[in-house]
Amino acid sequence: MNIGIIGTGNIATYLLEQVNSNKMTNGRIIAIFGRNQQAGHRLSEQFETDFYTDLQTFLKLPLDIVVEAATVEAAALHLKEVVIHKKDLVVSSIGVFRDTDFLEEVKTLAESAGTHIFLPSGAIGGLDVLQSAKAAGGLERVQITTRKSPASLGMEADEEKVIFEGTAYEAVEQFPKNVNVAMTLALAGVGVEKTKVRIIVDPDIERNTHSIEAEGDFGKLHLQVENNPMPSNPKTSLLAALSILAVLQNKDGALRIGN
Ligand SMILES: NC(=O)C1=CN([C@@H]2O[C@H](COP(=O)(O)OP(=O)(O)OC[C@H]3O[C@@H](n4cnc5c(N)ncnc54)[C@H](O)[C@@H]3O)[C@@H](O)[C@H]2O)C=CC1
Ligand SMILES: O=C([O-])CC(=O)C(=O)O
Repeated sequence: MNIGIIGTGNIATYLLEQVNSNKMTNGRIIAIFGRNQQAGHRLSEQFETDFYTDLQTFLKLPLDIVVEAATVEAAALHLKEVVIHKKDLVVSSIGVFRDTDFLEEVKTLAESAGTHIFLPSGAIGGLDVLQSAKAAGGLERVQITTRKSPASLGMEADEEKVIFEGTAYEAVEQFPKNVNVAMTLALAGVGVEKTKVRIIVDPDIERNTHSIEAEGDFGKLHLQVENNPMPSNPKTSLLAALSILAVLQNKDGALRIGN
């Protein structure tokens, strides 16, 4: 499997380490695309991969799958092109899909190209429960509380404080680098307007903690993940990068686990 990555940051570097150096999948990252020339050339040399700053040239390569690991803005600019070039796609900046018309457009393009779009579970879990719970329409309520350190939220704070309460749509709009998970939850569950989000800054916490509650005909879900942040970008949890690696490992397997 030939893998391409959009982005040259924290998740991209982690995947290069795990895939190209540690051989944790049966594929190889043959190319990366980005804007940061310095980072791109450094990664290219360190992990024996090619670096491109031109998207069209990157997408002409024989890539089987492209992993977006950049930003919501970059995802909005580039995702459609990836699918038009008939590549499977893994999206990290899932907040881009708060624009549900954009999601429908990318999905329709993938259907006509015969390709697949993977939305990894990222820094949370429980998406299997939500999708099962709504299979016959009986999922009623979904809520996520995200608790992060000031460093992870990129702000100063001396004491614990609720800094946001609202819908997943508003959360992703205001904190595009911090609550992609809210968008993933919304897509798996009851949508961007009905999914409730609370964000708490907590100077006494080191782990990025996401607590999910859901209720419906199935019963109730309570799930809490306490994620170690990644050293090179404390906004991002290690679990988010691991979930992309797991997508790459499981993509072509005959056995599927969980709905
Ligand atoms: N789905 C989830 O659960 C999670 C998603 N994320 C998201 O994953 C994405 C990547 O995360 P990290 O690697 O930690 O971020 P990072 O900030 O370390 O790296 C982002 C990279 O994107 C590059 N970039 C920015 N604009 C670009 C453009 N127009 N074209 C190409 N490259 C561009 C930057 O140069 C940088 O190399 C972020 O959007 C982050 O919010 C992070 C954690 C959890
Ligand atoms: O990594 C995390 O804990 C969550 C995160 O940043 C996001 O969802 O954007």
